[in-house]
Amino acid sequence: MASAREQGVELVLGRVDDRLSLWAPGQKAAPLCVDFLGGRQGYRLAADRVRHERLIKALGKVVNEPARVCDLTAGLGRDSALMAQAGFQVLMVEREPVLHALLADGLARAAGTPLASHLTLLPLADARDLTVVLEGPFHAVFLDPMFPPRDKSAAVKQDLRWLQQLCRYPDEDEEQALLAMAQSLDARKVVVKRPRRAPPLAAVAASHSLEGKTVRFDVYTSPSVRK
Ligand SMILES: C[S@@+](CC[C@H](N)C(=O)[O-])C[C@H]1O[C@@H](n2cnc3c(N)ncnc32)[C@H](O)[C@@H]1O
Repeated sequence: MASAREQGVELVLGRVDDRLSLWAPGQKAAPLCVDFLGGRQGYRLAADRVRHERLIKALGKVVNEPARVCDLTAGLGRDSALMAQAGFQVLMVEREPVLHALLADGLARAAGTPLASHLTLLPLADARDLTVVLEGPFHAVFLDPMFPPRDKSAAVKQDLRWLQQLCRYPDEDEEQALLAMAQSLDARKVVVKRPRRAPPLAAVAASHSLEGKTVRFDVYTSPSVRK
């Protein structure tokens, strides 16, 4: 039988060391899986480090509402894990079936840990269809939609390259719909992760931003968002 590569299959989903993983046949890059318990992201999750993460600072303090966050673009669950480790109950939404399967597998392997008890993955769905399902109140809604790299020649990290193969970039209408949906939920704020120099999501200016070396967190507190 011809290999996946010979058949023109660019990425393969399968089990490696009992982890659901994604890899490119014939390439040296290590298979990609969701590992909530360690892996490359492990050190960022250390309890004393996580509060220094810009994302956690952008979420700010919880006042009276429950410490719940809704991550509408869960991807590989890395930002969700940071928020969970910071003490938030995180509801994850993902629409891409391969990424959803990787997340579900990562969560199953982490079952019984304090981190996993803070993470809930909703069934595969497009966030824009979930207004009725996502009942607040939430402290925040988090968005990290795909954004095309500015410099096409720049060395993009392997994980991101595979993500780019699986997920499409949102057009302006989709960006608008996603932001509007996020702002319609019962939450104190909407936090949007963007590359540092990218325009704001759907060209809507944020209330304020927290800038890092490569990424920026735009925070929206609008009249439609609960004060
Ligand atoms: C840049 S990745 C997010 C990475 C994520 N923050 C992490 O830490 O791994 C964007 C993800 O959002 C998902 N996505 C984009 N629009 C969506 C929508 N309307 N509903 C659900 N998922 C969506 C994409 O499928 C993709 O997995």
